Amino acid sequence: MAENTENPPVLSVHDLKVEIDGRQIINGMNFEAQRGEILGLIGPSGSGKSVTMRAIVRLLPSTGDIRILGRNYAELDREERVATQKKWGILFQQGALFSSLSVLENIEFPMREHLHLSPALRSDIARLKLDLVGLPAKAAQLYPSELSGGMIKRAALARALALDPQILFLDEPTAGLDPIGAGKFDELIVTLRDTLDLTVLMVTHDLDSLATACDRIVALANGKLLLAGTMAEMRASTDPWLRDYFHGPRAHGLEG
Ligand SMILES: Nc1ncnc2c1ncn2[C@@H]1O[C@H](COP(=O)(O)OP(=O)(O)OP(=O)(O)O)[C@@H](O)[C@H]1O
Repeated sequence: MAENTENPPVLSVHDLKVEIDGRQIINGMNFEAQRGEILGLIGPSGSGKSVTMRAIVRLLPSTGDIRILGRNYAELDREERVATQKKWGILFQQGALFSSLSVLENIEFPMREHLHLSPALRSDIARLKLDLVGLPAKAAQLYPSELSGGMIKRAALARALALDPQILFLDEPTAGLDPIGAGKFDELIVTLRDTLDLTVLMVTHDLDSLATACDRIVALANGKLLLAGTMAEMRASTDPWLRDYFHGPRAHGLEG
């Protein structure tokens, strides 16, 4: 792989392979994300989009070359790995908030783990994150069970931003939201990217998100890269799955 050491991609994945219970889920996946890009990761259901994301953030064992900000994670020592982990924030499917913690405590959680801050400062920063994602101050004391689906996503996003990451990993961020809520969430992601200089990898099935929020799209099929490119390039592809996906009945809003 050609390397641009002065301005490396924020994320590069080369020949990623993931095997689970003897089954090869990912079998040589390649893609890159440049700084400031919002990258959509698509593929058939069960094709391994979430597995790819989980492998990148080392929640699943894998082989291949994964570089974060130009550094190969496998070659980092323990201290450097912890430092790298602080550079990414993750929003899991369904938010994955801790149900026994308030929203504020959820946002404070990564700070407790990684930073030595006074409780007052930690709380102040968590409240700033709450504001950043458009949640009202009074949401701080609520518990996940008291939140709407859209509020859960925003609270989980605030937690993902707790350590001021450079890369955001979002797993189906708009799933389960109504179209208006989903559209607002996409707008929020774009605004955060613009204001916080984030690079975003977003697993999604949402064609509107792909059209409005994503700069480029990476399509995964059969454990490998099918195509990486812009929406226009995806729509021009003659691959049968991509053709169905981008020109099927649900894609009518994208025509023209
Ligand atoms: N922890 C696990 N144990 C066993 N199999 C797993 C595990 N995680 C994922 N898989 C399998 O890996 C494959 C890919 O799963 P993954 O969740 O990455 O798909 P996906 O592309 O994100 O699908 P969807 O769009 O439906 O969310 C599936 O067959 C799934 O059953």
